[in-house]
Amino acid sequence: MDLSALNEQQRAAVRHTEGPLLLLAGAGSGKTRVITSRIAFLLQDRGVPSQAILAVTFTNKAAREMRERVEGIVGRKQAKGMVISTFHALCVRILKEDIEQLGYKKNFSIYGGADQLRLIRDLLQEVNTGLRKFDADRVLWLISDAKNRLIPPDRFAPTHGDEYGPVVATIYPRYQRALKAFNAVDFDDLIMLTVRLLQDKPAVLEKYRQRFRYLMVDEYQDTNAAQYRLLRLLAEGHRNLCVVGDDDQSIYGWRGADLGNILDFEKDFPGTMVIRLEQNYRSTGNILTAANAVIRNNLKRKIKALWTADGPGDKIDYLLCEDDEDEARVVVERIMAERFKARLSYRDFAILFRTNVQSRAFEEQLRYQDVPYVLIGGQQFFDRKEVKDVLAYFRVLLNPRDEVNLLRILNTPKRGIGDTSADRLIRFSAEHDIPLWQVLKNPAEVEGLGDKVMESIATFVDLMQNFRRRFRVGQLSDTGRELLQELRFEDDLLRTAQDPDKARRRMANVAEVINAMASYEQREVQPTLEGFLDKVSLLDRDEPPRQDKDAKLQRDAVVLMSLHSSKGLEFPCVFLVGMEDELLPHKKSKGANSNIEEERRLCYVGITRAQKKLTLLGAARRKKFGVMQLRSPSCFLEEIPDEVLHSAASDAPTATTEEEKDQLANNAFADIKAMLDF
Ligand SMILES: Nc1ncnc2c1ncn2[C@@H]1O[C@H](COP(=O)(O)OP(=O)(O)OP(=O)(O)O)[C@@H](O)[C@H]1O
Ligand SMILES: [Mg+2]
Repeated sequence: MDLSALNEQQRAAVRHTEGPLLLLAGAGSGKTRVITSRIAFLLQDRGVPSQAILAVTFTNKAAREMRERVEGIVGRKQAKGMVISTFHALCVRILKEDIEQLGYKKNFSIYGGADQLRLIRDLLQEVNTGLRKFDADRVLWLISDAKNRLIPPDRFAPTHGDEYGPVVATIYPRYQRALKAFNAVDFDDLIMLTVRLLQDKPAVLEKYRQRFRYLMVDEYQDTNAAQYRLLRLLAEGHRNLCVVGDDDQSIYGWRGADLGNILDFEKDFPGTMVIRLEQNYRSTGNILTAANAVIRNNLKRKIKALWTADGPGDKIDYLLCEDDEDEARVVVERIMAERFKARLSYRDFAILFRTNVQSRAFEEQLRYQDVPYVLIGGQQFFDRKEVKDVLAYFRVLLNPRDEVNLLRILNTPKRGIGDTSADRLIRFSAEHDIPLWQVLKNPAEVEGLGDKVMESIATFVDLMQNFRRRFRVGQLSDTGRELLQELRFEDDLLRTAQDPDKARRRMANVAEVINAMASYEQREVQPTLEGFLDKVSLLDRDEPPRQDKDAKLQRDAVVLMSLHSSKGLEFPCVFLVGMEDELLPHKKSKGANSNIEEERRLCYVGITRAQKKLTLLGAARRKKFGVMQLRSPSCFLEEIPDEVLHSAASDAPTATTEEEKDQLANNAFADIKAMLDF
């Protein structure tokens, strides 16, 4: 095979086919390219049968791309039979063959979040009788965390973690038994059960060691304890394990990924050949200088410096925008201008953000300007449960006959109108052909409702009638905010979310609905609740049909995604937005369990996605719950040397106060009027 398209170190990595190999290299240095070339080399030059090759990577998209690249070199026929997949897909493959040895049947189901939660909730009912109520999400999260650490149900210590220790110690074994009774496994089981299978059944282990004789792992820095154990089991016989990663891009610490796995590889596999790649083929000099300068500030890392044979290229722009809407406007305007100027496609542009809520302003602006886009990962903003719940209130306030939404909010947030009561109400409404809302207004005739339930219904009806009035007279966003306060929406989110982070994200999403309302209010001459909901519905209707993440990338559209999902990808033009303190670095990274280094790695991942042009943006003010808050620039900006950075205020008119904004708008309106008069 012709290896001339590779540099010397890359070639060395490709040729070192026997024994452990650690390829530790920075972003864009061709790690993934080495893996694909190595597979082709094994097939073509070493005569290894394709069935003996196993490559594991982080996403389905990466796996597919890897396969295509190999096929491109050796042809489809020769590539057939090799296994290139994610950890989870690999485990499904193994379990489908051998799970019977663990007492499950081969046609097992795989449970995702909603099914898991339902099960946990049922099990919790027995425990949740006393004064203390336990939150199912949190219990599930702790079980998942235990599974990622390979702690089986019978070894979960009640003293583990916080006050939830004892309840998880009770629920976890029951949960696992129930899953087994349903012949089901959950996502974390896929890995944990495969490890158990390989550990407990030597014959099975031997079979896979014989079959997969060459193992390769991309994005190795993000493997967790269970995944690492799996790799070691598979590789320990022949030790033909090649792992490829970048400790500077380890960004899944919060999900149990263990940076120690990469830092200790040489210890775990004595005699490891270590190869470093330092030439970057992706980005221009200035982008690389910035990336190097930022990551240099992390203490816990293996020192490496990237260089490029490419010229310095454009400077990195940093734009300080007036607020989040200004930020979105500037980005979209730049995309439109740059696309023509540089003859690029929409898909050459990526907008990367730290938190998913940031996407809303960009989505709105892109739609407004008719620019096609795809939002990768995360649900579309208005599809998120908590957002739908809030909108459901607004919809029912507007139209009490909207029974789908009425049922959605009847017991959300929980107010003691359980499923049985809801069933009774629905049945009565159907039998007597009375709209559900009318039944709620007069529930006395419905049989079997307890006093407490009746009371809850009355309170709910009062609240709704009260707010219907208030929305007619009051300011939209203020009234919306008051409604959420009255409902104790925040308390409910805190109570029901899996972990504090999730709760915070949901709260931010809810706040974002109110923000959207506030900006609608500012734009509209006669803002009404109905007008707002219409706007939102129109957005919904234009939503691209749900497709899987990979199909989405193929269309010609601007790509919006979180920094986390951008790993391994590259784009000619990258906008890294929200370069603000408390956003990047995220505020949760401060304080007690500070993890500023993981935030810096995220920033590094973002910077190194850019090939030609990197633009950093931040806002001086950002709306939270419709109220403007002052923001300060990200500390990472200071780490980028001045010679590669070009800072400017955004070119949009800078109105500071709402009054000034009104003034500007009036001026513009006066101009148009003058034109028309003329
Ligand atoms: N020797 C080479 N000559 C020319 N181009 C190369 C070479 N090696 C890699 N490239 C190109 O550089 C870019 C980055 O390569 P690749 O995606 O393999 O890097 P990586 O190290 O996996 O990056 P990341 O850390 O972001 O996953 C790709 O476009 C790849 O085709
Ligand atoms: Mg890669």
